[in-house]
Amino acid sequence: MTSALWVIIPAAGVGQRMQADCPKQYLSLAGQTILDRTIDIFISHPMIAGVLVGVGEADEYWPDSKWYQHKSVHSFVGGKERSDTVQAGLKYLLNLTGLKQQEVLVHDAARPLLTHAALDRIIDHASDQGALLAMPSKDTVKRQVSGSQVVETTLDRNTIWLAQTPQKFPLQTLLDALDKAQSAGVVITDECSAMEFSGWHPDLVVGESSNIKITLPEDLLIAEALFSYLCHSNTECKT
Ligand SMILES: Nc1ccn([C@@H]2O[C@H](COP(=O)(O)OP(=O)(O)OP(=O)(O)O)[C@@H](O)[C@H]2O)c(=O)n1
Ligand SMILES: C[C@](O)(CO)[C@H](O)COP(=O)(O)O
Repeated sequence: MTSALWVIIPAAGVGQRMQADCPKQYLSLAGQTILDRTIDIFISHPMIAGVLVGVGEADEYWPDSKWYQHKSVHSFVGGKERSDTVQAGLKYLLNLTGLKQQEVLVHDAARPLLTHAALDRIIDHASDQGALLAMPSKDTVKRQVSGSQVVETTLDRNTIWLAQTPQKFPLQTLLDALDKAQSAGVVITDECSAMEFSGWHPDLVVGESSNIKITLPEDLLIAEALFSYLCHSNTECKT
């Protein structure tokens, strides 16, 4: 039987590409902040032991969150890059529980439309190598010639997956992998890439096309539409 898991939510980014007046995780999505909606997904799931939120050092918005003083929600100060925030969260959790190889979930604050059905899939998926939600590519994917915007080749899309979160790994293994990748100067955009650098082959678990990462201004409009679609098409709706 799977035991309850902690989730780390990196929310220390500034959301530069969103070009908003505040960090994008504090923008409103159907009447609540993106971050509050994301935390809600986990707090309302029976297999979640607690939530660790990585916030920016000078974050003035977090104290206004409805989850700020919730007993199962802890916050810690994030770092310069997303991977620094995740590392800080892993160290905080290790300090809190002392359990080196407990499995831990990492989920972007900027993905507030994850459903419990998809969360169940990653929680229930057993693998020694870790696992992540991801979507098989629907599009034909081109690789450019390095340094110039011309096509080098077409990749076989049957082998291409687009990474999402949550991603799930044993705590100390992920911490070691992040340390190793950082020491080598490798750019780490998700936990899986750090694990890959250490030679692991995590499992791909089918995610959801609605589990988008809100990155650009138009993504907020798309997220509003998806939220309304999810509300009308199933019971997983928190208005
Ligand atoms: N130093 C950082 C950078 C990012 N994040 C978080 O990582 C997630 C995914 O990152 P992204 O969507 O790229 O957010 P930003 O880094 O804020 O966006 P941008 O690159 O446009 O500035 C977000 O929840 C973001 O808050 C973080 O915790 N710490
Ligand atoms: C972790 C992630 O959301 C998987 O798609 C993504 O890699 C985050 O990347 P970003 O560079 O922080 O946008």
